[in-house]
Amino acid sequence: MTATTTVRTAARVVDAVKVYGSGDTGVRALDGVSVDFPAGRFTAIMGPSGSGKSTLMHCAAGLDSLTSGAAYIGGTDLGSLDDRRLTLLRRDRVGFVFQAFNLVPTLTVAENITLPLDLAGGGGDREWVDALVDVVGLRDRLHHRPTELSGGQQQRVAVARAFAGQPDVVFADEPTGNLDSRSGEEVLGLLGRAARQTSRTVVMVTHDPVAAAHADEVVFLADGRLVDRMESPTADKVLDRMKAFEVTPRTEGPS
Ligand SMILES: Nc1ncnc2c1ncn2[C@@H]1O[C@H](COP(=O)(O)OP(=O)(O)OP(=O)(O)O)[C@@H](O)[C@H]1O
Repeated sequence: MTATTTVRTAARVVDAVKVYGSGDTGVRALDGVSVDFPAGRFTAIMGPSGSGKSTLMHCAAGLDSLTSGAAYIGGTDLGSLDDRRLTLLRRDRVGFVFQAFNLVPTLTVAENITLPLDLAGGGGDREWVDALVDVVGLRDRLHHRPTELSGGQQQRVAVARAFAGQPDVVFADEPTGNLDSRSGEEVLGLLGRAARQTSRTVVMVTHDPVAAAHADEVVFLADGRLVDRMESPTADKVLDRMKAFEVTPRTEGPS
């Protein structure tokens, strides 16, 4: 008997074009990108500044709309949803981790983690949340406020919050941008562990090769296009690939 494995796709964009503005001043931030983010994997999006990383993440997550092409979470075409259904999809099926943590200062750690579940009006799966508290190592901080925590601890709360609703996919935008390298390493290790231990999908935007090396795969953007993918990345291999972008000859500017 032949074993066949079907790789499920948690999120994908097809022929994605995003133009900001119009006419002469229009910026083509995404220029026909097709990429899939396989379920249960940790994928990093890398590329030079202005290459379209954040735009890709925002469009794939339903935070922004495409000019043309399509974005899917699971089998759902985001372009087919009205604003209300899109908001519900983001709440119920997508988790977010941002550079700025975005915790609610008046709530405890425990309340911050369960906030998405409480906003959704249901209790969610309390056993899942309880297990997450151990994954992120915050059991002894549950009744503290965010201001009583270090930056790394605050980001760990944000990671737990992002996974609390058992989302199809967690999007992280420069999650270590505000952290020192040690706390950053902890949060990246945690994102990887949370993805693998819970079989969830993580998509992370980063400009840092060391951060990208924590992912299972790196996709590279340049000038709004997908230019490469790398399995089992190391920081050195990612850095080498990024250096190739820097030596790309430019057609404008002083010679
Ligand atoms: N709201 C906007 N209005 C106009 N142009 C925008 C807007 N957002 C992004 N852009 C432009 O789109 C292009 C891609 O931007 P994007 O932020 O996606 O790149 P990035 O790779 O995430 O960059 P960085 O690493 O610097 O954050 C850039 O040229 C940027 O100036």
